[in-house]
Amino acid sequence: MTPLPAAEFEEELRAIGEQRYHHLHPFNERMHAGDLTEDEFRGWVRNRFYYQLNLPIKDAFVLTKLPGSEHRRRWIKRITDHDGTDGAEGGIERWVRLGESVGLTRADLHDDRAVLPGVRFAVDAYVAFCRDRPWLEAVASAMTELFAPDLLSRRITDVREHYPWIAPSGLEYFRTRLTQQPADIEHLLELVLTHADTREKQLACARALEFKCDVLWTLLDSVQLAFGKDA
Ligand SMILES: O=C(O)c1cc(C(=O)O)c2c(n1)C(=O)C(=O)c1cc(C(=O)O)[nH]c1-2
Repeated sequence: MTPLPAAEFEEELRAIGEQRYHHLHPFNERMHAGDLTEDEFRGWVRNRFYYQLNLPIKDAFVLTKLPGSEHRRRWIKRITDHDGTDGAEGGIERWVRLGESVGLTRADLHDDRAVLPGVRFAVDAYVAFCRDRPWLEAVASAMTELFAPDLLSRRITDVREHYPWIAPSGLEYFRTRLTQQPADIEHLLELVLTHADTREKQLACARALEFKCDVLWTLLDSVQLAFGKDA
């Protein structure tokens, strides 16, 4: 089938984010409204850590499948952004600092038994998707990042305003992501818009993005269920 022109395909992908990205999740809306208890905030930070730990792992699976060294050279940054390098701290370490700023120790964060079952299922499904599916779909599933910068900017402002008990230094993870994300987004768009050269491939990319929105949504569902005020 003839593919949509790139601009229309991009619109189709962006529409998925507008309808299904986790910025719309009730738990997230409550975070921005200043409505989360300390326990709920900690529960989110604790469980999101499992997602953070798995990002470089899924990116390593994708790396093995990318077409050529030029793309691998650009993609490998995603791994070091999270794992760090000899000289520079990575996102996982910055997330530990976020954890510490909400009262969690490094040991709490790394305690595997504390990961909620729904969070584990969702994150493991994301890693398996990136390991098992064609690289184009695995790359498309990361395109939730297109919608992250707006959310992260709002998160920094609203968390500072509504949760004064969290030290501002804890939010460094999100500030750093705002500087890292533009290059990632550019690469994701370039790969997906160029290589989805049939309508079938475009639809597979759209489904991959929907799947990933469901991963993020399920994470918040699980946290809400376990730590929500009414839990
Ligand atoms: O805090 C967020 O709302 C949020 C969302 C997402 C996302 O949309 O998947 C990512 C991140 N943060 C993030 O920090 C990050 O490094 C990241 C990598 C990826 C990915 O799928 O490769 N998503 C995200």
